[in-house]
Amino acid sequence: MTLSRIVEAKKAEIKRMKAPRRSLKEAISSARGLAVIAEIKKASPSRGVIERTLTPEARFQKYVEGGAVAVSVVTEGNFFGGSNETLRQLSAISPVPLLRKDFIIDPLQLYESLFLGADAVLLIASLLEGKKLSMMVEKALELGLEVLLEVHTPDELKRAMDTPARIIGINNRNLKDFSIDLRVTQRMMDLARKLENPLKRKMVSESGISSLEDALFLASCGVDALLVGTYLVEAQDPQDRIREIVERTR
Ligand SMILES: O=P(O)(O)OC[C@@H](O)[C@@H](O)c1c[nH]c2ccccc12
Repeated sequence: MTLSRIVEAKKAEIKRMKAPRRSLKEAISSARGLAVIAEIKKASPSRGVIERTLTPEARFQKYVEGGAVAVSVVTEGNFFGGSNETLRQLSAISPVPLLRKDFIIDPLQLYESLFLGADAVLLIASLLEGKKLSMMVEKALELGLEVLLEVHTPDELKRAMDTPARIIGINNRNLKDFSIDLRVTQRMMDLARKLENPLKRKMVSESGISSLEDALFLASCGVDALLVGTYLVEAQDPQDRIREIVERTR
């Protein structure tokens, strides 16, 4: 046994950790209609337990079947009932990019995300003050992780535009009181186009999407993608809801 054979075997092992697939940015760009990023979570602080029917694997299959371009896996355990293990398992088989959804505040969690097989991570601007925001975005990109950078206020959007993040998420939910307002997306898209013209980043509207009408409204605001959780998790046949959104926004 030579050292080079051991190294070759190790390389193959690392490669097998993750099924081959494209990047989140590519997946959003090549969507037929509005790109749908479908979320897997068992519970949420505002709603309590929401998953009542499917295992994460079964739900995942239905999301892909329905045409979700990517899947968001919430790994936070105490408030959302998520687990790192679910992400690791899905990463081994997923044909679509996986976003790790957690509360990432330390570089150590970026390494952890990589090791769990995430393709992209959610970073929340309001949790990363001052220079820490750019530092974390740069660190993630350096490691080969894509970043969905979440904002909720004009000030956060300005800060986000000063980082190299290529995908920006506009959260319609105010994380302080959990209230939802889809017009946040409308206002922030107007501002985004003023700050960067033409807009070079992919824009995602997140949270509170609970009907086809909501999706159509957000499409009219000019976003590239929707991140949808509860509306899909509540459905036993989420593939139909995804298909409907994709078909009606083509
Ligand atoms: O279930 P909803 O309302 O469709 O939301 C999904 C997703 O946007 C939401 O889980 C989310 C977006 N950003 C967050 C930050 C923390 C916790 C949760 C979130």
